[in-house]
This record gives sequence, structure tokens and C-alpha cells, in this order.
Amino acid sequence: MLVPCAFQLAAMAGRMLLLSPILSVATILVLPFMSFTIAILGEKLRRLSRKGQDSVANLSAYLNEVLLSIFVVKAYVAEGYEQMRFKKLAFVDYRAHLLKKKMKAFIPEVITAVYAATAVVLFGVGTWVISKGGFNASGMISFVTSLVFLIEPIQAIGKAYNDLKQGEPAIERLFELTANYSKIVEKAGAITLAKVSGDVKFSNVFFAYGDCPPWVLSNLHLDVRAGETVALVGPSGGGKTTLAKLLLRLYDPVHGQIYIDGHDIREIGLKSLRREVGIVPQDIVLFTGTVLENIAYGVLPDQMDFKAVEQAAGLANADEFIRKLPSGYHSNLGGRGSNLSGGQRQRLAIARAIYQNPSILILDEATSALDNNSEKLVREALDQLMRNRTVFVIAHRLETVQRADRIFVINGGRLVEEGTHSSLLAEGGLYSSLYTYKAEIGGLSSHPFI
Ligand SMILES: Nc1ncnc2c1ncn2[C@@H]1O[C@H](COP(=O)(O)OP(=O)(O)OP(=O)(O)O)[C@@H](O)[C@H]1O
Repeated sequence: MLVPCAFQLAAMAGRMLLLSPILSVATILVLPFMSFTIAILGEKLRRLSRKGQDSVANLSAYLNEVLLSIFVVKAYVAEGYEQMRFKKLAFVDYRAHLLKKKMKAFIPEVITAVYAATAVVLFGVGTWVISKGGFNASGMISFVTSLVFLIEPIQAIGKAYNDLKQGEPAIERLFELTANYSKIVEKAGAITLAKVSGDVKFSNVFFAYGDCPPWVLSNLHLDVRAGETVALVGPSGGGKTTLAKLLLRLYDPVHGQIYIDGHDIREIGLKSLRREVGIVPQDIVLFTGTVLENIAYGVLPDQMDFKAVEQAAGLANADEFIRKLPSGYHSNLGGRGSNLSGGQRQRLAIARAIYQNPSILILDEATSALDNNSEKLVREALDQLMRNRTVFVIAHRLETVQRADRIFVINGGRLVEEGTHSSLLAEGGLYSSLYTYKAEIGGLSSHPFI
């Protein structure tokens, strides 16, 4: 579009110059004013478009959050409060879009006014030139016709400019999103692990989310043997979950290395690494889709092994309740599995991890208590899952801690104690005081170390 417009503009400007240099100069003097006006309005439109984009994003983020937690809203009788928050955000959105629409309607009016002013100037100068005898009426008509054809491409370019300004915020947001891309990149020539036994070593690891002190993990040395179950315990905020994130390579240490079977994990392909390191998070995440898709999560439909899914569900004590669902394994888990009980959700997550069959497992134990029967089913499922793997348990239950081969006590990002339940109690350090404190407040049987 720009090329034909530029040709038309040049041809008409040339013709006008030939017809009357004085009138052409008068016209040209108006052009910077017109461009300046268009630029200012374009910038205003860009800012309003940005506000519109932000308000839509805020509103949809809000709805996404509140609709998924509607039961909490109802339980806290917070409908009125949420209605007020929604109205506020909706009003901001309404105002932003209204202002944008107003500005879009206003711009052509301003441009028309600028044209009218140009016509008045030309009329005055034209009359003066004709009265001086340097120009006749037919020449004037020809000049005005050329001017009309000159304005046409200017209008088209102005419109394109406004469209660009209006679209700019969307492009800016896209660039902002791409700027947030993970810093974790796979090394060229990264290896694929073949058979993993599951030795894990953290060597002098320092980490901070902002890449500089204060450290979230500092001077961390851990040596975990293949098949060992280690419990990570310690006060809240000590760095246990961060340690697990580093093992999954969601972040890289600022200093130090992490090894799996002697390979620095930065040398391992991300797919291969995350295939071997599985996680059962504390907050179970189920997706809208079938039970089958949720257990074989991430596997393409034509590569799903239905028999293995059934087997995993069986080991996770989930097969029985799945079969009772209306369409068994093909039942849809609406609303992220909100129609399942807490224990059933946990067992599905365990079945997912069993299906993945990782060599190293990170288990962030749930803190929510289940009833005795459900607890027993989940416990048995976990026993199946933890068998023959290296397991890091971010442990909250005394039973898990006691059964671990070793316990690592993490405090303030440092490994402060290491040993078995009895050896650590005998040491009389942080572990022992956490244990005594929890025993005193009566939380011993359920969640001693959160
Ligand atoms: N994404 C993040 N960005 C910045 N700081 C973070 C982030 N995640 C965690 N932290 C901070 O890192 C520190 C360690 O957090 P982490 O979740 O690893 O502790 P934790 O021992 O697992 O705690 P908890 O037992 O309460 O789950 C905390 O001070 C926390 O505020």
C-alpha cells in the first residue's frame, strides 16, 4: 500500500509545483502541522490501546483465579466482595475501551478540521495569486483537483499509521512475554541418558532467584546414592522446594554443580533429564481431559500405552474408583478434577508418576490430612511409587521422616544436619527441637516438619 501511495503523492506534488509554486509552498507549510497533529493523536491512541490491553488481561486473570476458587468465595461468603472487585476491574476495562473508541472517532474529525483549515488558507492565497494575474481559474481547479488526489494517499498513510499505533501495544506485550522465556537452555550436543541408576550429587551449590546474594541455597553439598530415600526437612522457607526445582533444572545454580550418575545436569538434554526426574507436587494439578490423558500426561494419544496406564492406576490404588466413574478411564475430569476427592486426586497424581517411571522422584508430601482409609490407600500407593527409585521427599509426616534412609535438615539454605531419625534426635540439634516442639503442640502424628 505504501508504494502506490508514495507514487501518487510524488506525482500530485510535482504537478502542483508546476501549476503554482506559491500555492504549493502554502500547501506544504500546512503539512508539518498536519503530520504533527497525526503523530500526537497516534501516540495518544497507542497509550489508550495499551490501557485497553492491560485491562482485558487483568480482567481475564481475575476471572481465571476467582472462578476456579468459587467454593472458597462461597465458603467465606465473599460474593459481595468479589462482585465489588469484578465491578472495579470491569469499569476500568469499560473506560479504557470507551476512551479508545472516542479517540478513534475523534481523529477523523480533527483531520477533517485540518483539511478545512488548509482549504481556507489555499482559498485566501489562491484568490490573491489570481488577483495578481499569475494564475487563472482553470489552473486553480486543476491545482485543487491535484490537491484532492494528494490528500488521498496522505489519509491512507495516516490511517495505516494509526492502525500501527493501535496494534503496537499488542506487539509490545508479545515481546514482553518472549523476554520472559526461561534462561534454561539446552546445551548444543546435550546427552540423552540411557540407563540411569539414580546417584544424585549437589556440589558446592549456591543459588538465589535474583542471581546474586542473599542466597536461597548456599554451599550445599548432598550425596545421595541410587535407590536411597532421603527426607528433606526444616523450617518453612529454608530452601527445600528450591532444591527440588534445581534438580529438575527449572533454574540453574549460580555456582556449583548438580550431577546425576556423574553427569552435570547441564550436559543432559532437558527432555531426557525431566524424563528421569519425576515430581509429585504438594498441590496436585489435574487437567481438564480424561483420566487416561491425565495419567499418561504429556504423551501423545497414539503413543499412550493403555495397559501401562491401567497398571499404574492399579499400583496407585486408583483403578477401582476410576472404573466406577461413568466412562471409566475415558471419563472427563471436569474443572481440573474438582469432582474428585482429595485422596483420589493424590492417587491419580501418584499413578501419573508411576506411569512416567522416573529413576529419581521428588515427592512434596501433601499437608492436608485425609481420613484414615484414604490415608492408608495413599500411603500404599506412595510405597509402590517409591520402590526402586532414588527419592527426595519434602516430608511433612513423621512416618515418612522416620522411614527415610537419611534425613537432611535444611535451614536458611544450608544443610545443617544429616542422619537418621534416631541419630538426629540423639544429636539434640535443630531436628530434635523441631520434633520436640511439634510433639508439644500435638501435631506429631500428622505434620511435624512444615
Ligand atoms: N520464585 C521465587 N522467586 C523469588 N523467591 C522465591 C521464589 N520461590 C521461593 N522463593 C524464596 O526462596 C526461599 C526458599 O523457598 P522454598 O520454597 O525453597 O522453601 P521451603 O523450604 O520449600 O519452604 P516450605 O517448607 O514453606 O515450602 C524463601 O525465602 C522464598 O520466599
